[in-house]
Formats: sequence, C-alpha cells, structure tokens
Amino acid sequence: MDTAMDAVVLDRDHAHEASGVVVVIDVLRAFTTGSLAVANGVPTIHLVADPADAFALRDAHPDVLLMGEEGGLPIDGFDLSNSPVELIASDVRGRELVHRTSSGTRAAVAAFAGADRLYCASLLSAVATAQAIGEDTPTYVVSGRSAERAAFDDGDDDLAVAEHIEALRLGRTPPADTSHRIITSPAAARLREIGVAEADIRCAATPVHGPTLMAARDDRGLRLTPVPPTWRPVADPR
Ligand SMILES: O=C(O)[C@H](CS(=O)(=O)O)OP(=O)(O)O
Repeated sequence: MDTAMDAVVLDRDHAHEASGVVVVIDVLRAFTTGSLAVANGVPTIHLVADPADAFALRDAHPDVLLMGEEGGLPIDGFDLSNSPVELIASDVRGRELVHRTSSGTRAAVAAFAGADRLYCASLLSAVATAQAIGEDTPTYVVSGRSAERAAFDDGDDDLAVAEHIEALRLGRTPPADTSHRIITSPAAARLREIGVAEADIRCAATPVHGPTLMAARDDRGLRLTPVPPTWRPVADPR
C-alpha cells in the first residue's frame, strides 16, 4: 500500500507476505478488546481464523472462554462478543480466551508464518507496541483493508494507528487526529450501521496506555501474551 510512511504497509490480503517484525493492527475492534482482556487479567489469548476452530479448542479445553464475532455480530455459542465495553464488564480474570474475528485474528494468523516477531496492536497499545518494536523497522498489516471489505472500508482506522505507532517508535510527535480518524472511519460507520454500541468505538479511540500483545505458537496454535512494559524513569542513573 502507498502511505506517507517509510515502513511497508500491507492489507489483509497480503498479510502472509509480511516478514521480520510485524505489527497487525485492528483498532475496531479485535486488538482493542484483546489489549483490554490482558489488562483485566487474561493470561493468554488463543487466536483462530474460523469459529469452528474456536469450538474445537473449547471441546479440547473446556475451561477456555470463546470471544469474537461474525460480520461484527455475536456468534451463537460464544461466551463473549468482540466488544471492548462488554469485556470490561465481564469477569475474565485468570481465564484463557479463544478469539476469532473477521479481520484482526484472520490477519494475525496469516501474518504469523513469515514473521520473526509479531505484535497485535490498537491505539490502546500504541505506546507499548512502539517500545516493544524498538529500532527494527516493522511491517504493518492494516487488517481492516481487504478486497472482501473494499465496498465499505478502506482500513483508515488501522492505518491511522500504524502511523501513530511509527511516529512514537521514531521519537516523533504522533498525529493529533488519530482518535478523530478512528471515530470518523468507514469501519466505525459500518459498526454503527449494524448496531454496535457507540461506546465500543469511543473506547477504541481513547489513547489510554494498555499492554501490547505478542504472538507465539504453542500446542493449541497461535497465542497472544502481554509484553512486559519496559518503562524506565526519565532520570535513569545508569
Ligand atoms: O467486530 C468487529 O469490530 C469487526 C467486524 S467486521 O470485520 O467489520 O465484520 O471485526 P474485527 O476483526 O475486530 O475488525
């Protein structure tokens, strides 16, 4: 994709081409909800591309909670939808989640194959993600942009967050309009159309500092865990 950034930016259809350090962005709503889940005590999020994979994981591990959506709407038999506001109100502490969404988790599963390190990010985790990436120039995957969604979405909410993270990573002032771009994005309009609560959109557009999520493979597939923060005091004596 052509963007104002030097970093490579891929849409979801090209996620499998990503290599090196990869940041998959889904601000509305997958990785906003994911970041809030770990902030609320979820130790691990298993990512799947298909609802059938989520049900299979629960059959094998009945203690997990299933979270996600199909076309933005709750999935019958899942415990939670893909809603950050619902997540905050739920008791998830200590529970492992299986997360399936139409754009975000599918993009992450596709991008993982070629990645040396993969982060799943949103505006909530922009600062933590920029810190975790460090000096490596990452490839960003704008998960909301794909041929499947071209008629109603250009992925601008995710691109805005990619630009925000990249500015932070380079020590520059991040754009002042990131939240505005999320709230006024085609993805937000689409969610409003299907009846998703405005609070979910506002939550995703609020730049609080949440944890970023790093992917690894285990015996259950792809899993996300929080990256420990690397904050240092300003006057570090070392
Ligand atoms: O639930 C969401 O916010 C979206 C639904 S869709 O992609 O617009 O159909 O999924 P996500 O994967 O979180 O972007």
